[in-house]
Amino acid sequence: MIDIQLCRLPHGEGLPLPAYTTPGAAGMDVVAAEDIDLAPGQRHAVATGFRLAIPEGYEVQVRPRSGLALKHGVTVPNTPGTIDSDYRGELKVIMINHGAETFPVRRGERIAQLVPAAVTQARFAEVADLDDTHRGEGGFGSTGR
Ligand SMILES: O=c1ccn([C@H]2C[C@H](O)[C@@H](COP(=O)(O)OP(=O)(O)OP(=O)(O)O)O2)c(=O)[nH]1
Ligand SMILES: [Mg+2]
Repeated sequence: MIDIQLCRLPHGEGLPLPAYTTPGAAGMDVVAAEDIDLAPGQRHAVATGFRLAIPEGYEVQVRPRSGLALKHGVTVPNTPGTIDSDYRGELKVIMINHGAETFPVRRGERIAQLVPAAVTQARFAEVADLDDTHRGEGGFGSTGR
């Protein structure tokens, strides 16, 4: 369990903070801070009404809710969305409607889930060649269907 500072924006007043719905949940459900009717094919960066200061060494991933995806074709096209530890703007949830019907996003309704995760930063060490392996350059289905 880590602590993440959260700062509400004026349009986020009165909304529940992201929260685990069950004790073993991996994701904290996050609610919309605005109303938007998503037409078929439309996408929108939905306001959440808060900003975060994520501790260095962590990120927050934004993931879709499977119920919205299955029942309405509404999902997060950039999943998992990346919230950087140095980002101080409003957290937004990019949503897209792949369904056939207009989907009403309503303020206060759960639209996605947030998963905090540890991040390992790396640096690339450029070399002239790489070691041989069993797989070699095979990929993209090289082992069969
Ligand atoms: O679903 C998302 C994804 C990103 N962001 C914010 C936080 C993140 O730290 C920042 C940048 O995201 P990303 O690196 O994925 O986008 P980019 O297209 O590379 O933009 P930038 O050039 O600002 O890094 O935008 C969100 O609010 N929601
Ligand atoms: Mg970026």
